[in-house]
Amino acid sequence: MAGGPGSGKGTQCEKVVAKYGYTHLSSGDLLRAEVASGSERGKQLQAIMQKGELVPLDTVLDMIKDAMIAKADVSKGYLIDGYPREVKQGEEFEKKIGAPSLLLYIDAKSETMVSRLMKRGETSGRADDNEETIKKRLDLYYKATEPVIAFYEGRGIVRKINSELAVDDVFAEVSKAIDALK
Ligand SMILES: Nc1ccn([C@@H]2O[C@H](COP(=O)(O)OP(=O)(O)OP(=O)(O)O)[C@@H](O)[C@H]2O)c(=O)n1
Ligand SMILES: Nc1nc2c(ncn2[C@@H]2O[C@H](COP(=O)(O)OP(=O)(O)O)[C@@H](O)[C@H]2O)c(=O)[nH]1
Ligand SMILES: [Mg+2]
Repeated sequence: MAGGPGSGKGTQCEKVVAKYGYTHLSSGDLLRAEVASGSERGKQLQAIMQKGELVPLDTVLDMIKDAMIAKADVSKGYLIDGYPREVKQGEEFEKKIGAPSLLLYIDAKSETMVSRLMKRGETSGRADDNEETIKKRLDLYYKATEPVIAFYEGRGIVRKINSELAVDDVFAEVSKAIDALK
């Protein structure tokens, strides 16, 4: 699942997991767990994330791979949230893990994303939910991550979902896209 910061990926992923039972892997959550562990690596990650920059490709890919392997024998399929963030990440993922069968592109206007993130920041406690970092995350999203969508469009696996709607209406569209896989 791809989409800008605050577009609603986390919200939709939770609903997909509840309905379809896929294994949810959020690269952002994996990174935040490493930060929370207080490890040396976590401290370096924290500094990068606070600036709204991207963590080195191999670090994120290794974390995703380990998390996938840990669930391999019980998983009905994987739902990967917030990855790849740049075309190179997508290419490396395919080399080391495999090709995805669907890219759900959760699309919201930048003003919508900013206002959702500012609101989330009131309670999330996330170091990157502040005005300055949100702006950087959005810029980087348009520069590095949107090209990822074009890359997968070339493969015909992108389903674009309008996430300006209410959560349940967005989810109805997400469900249709997943059901069409079967
Ligand atoms: N593949 C990834 C995923 C995340 N990050 C880092 O982790 C931060 C938070 O990622 P994530 O939780 O996915 O955040 P967003 O998509 O920006 O927002 P959200 O939680 O709102 O999805 C990013 O800004 C970035 O610094 C990264 O470098 N590489
Ligand atoms: N109105 C509205 N708000 C939403 C929707 N999806 C998410 N939100 C809110 O927007 C914020 C960001 O959502 P989140 O799922 O964390 O987005 P992510 O950054 O893409 O993972 C949260 O505070 C959600 O409650 C939606 O479809 N409609
Ligand atoms: Mg999220």
